[in-house]
Amino acid sequence: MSTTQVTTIAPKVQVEPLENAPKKRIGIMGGTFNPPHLGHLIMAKQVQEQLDLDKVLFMPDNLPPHVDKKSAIAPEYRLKMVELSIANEEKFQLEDLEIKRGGISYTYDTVKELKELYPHTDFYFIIGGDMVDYLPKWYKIDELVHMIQFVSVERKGYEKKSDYPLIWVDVPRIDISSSMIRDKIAQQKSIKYLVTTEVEKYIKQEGLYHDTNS
Ligand SMILES: Nc1ncnc2c1ncn2[C@@H]1O[C@H](COP(=O)(O)OP(=O)(O)OP(=O)(O)O)[C@@H](O)[C@H]1O
Ligand SMILES: O=C(O)c1ccc[n+]([C@@H]2O[C@H](COP(=O)([O-])O)[C@@H](O)[C@H]2O)c1
Repeated sequence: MSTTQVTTIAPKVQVEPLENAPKKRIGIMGGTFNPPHLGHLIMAKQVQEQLDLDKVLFMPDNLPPHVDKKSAIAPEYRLKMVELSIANEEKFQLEDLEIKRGGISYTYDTVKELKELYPHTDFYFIIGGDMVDYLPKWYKIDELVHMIQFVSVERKGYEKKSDYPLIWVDVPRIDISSSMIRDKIAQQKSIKYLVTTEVEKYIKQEGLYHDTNS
């Protein structure tokens, strides 16, 4: 009759506590993406590389907090276009938590959720130079500036200054905007090279933005 012997092997490698490990560095590229364009992709890639970020989360908002941006097309279309735009970049990742949460997408609420999803992480929230003047009006901004690091890239027509702590990253200035693309489609002009080929095809296939009020 055989007897089973149980041997306990002491671990050879000492596991370091999490707080001693280097923190992850995650960029957040929040936007309405109505539609996403090459300006978004270029700025996110430049910031990711120059700040050595592990990845950048592309996060379409559900209802943007600006009053004048509430008429964006349905979130499902914007989510799909962002997914198509970032498919070929391994450091970019789609984050749909604002759309899943619904309601107005306040960044403060989002960052609280992200901090639970990604512990031991420093967050870098990427904004265009046009958003900088508007920062004082953001929901709970005085708390938010202690929770994340804002990073900005220059945008044509906007000054490079801020009352809040901000890292400015030099990026080739790309004068493309979602509103420019919507206008071009409404006027039946080409959007080739302003968005990715996949997004251009998707917009055609779904007949998006042809109505001048969209
Ligand atoms: N060409 C660009 N250069 C620098 N920042 C940009 C550029 N396009 C967008 N951004 C920034 O990207 C973020 C998301 O932008 P958003 O999705 O609202 O696109 P948009 O082109 O600004 O849209 P719209 O023309 O509808 O206002 C914002 O912080 C915005 O400032
Ligand atoms: O939280 C706020 O008060 C707030 C005010 C304005 C903009 N934001 C966020 O900034 C990002 C860019 O906004 P937008 O409208 O230019 O696409 C997007 O993620 C918004 O949710 C957030």
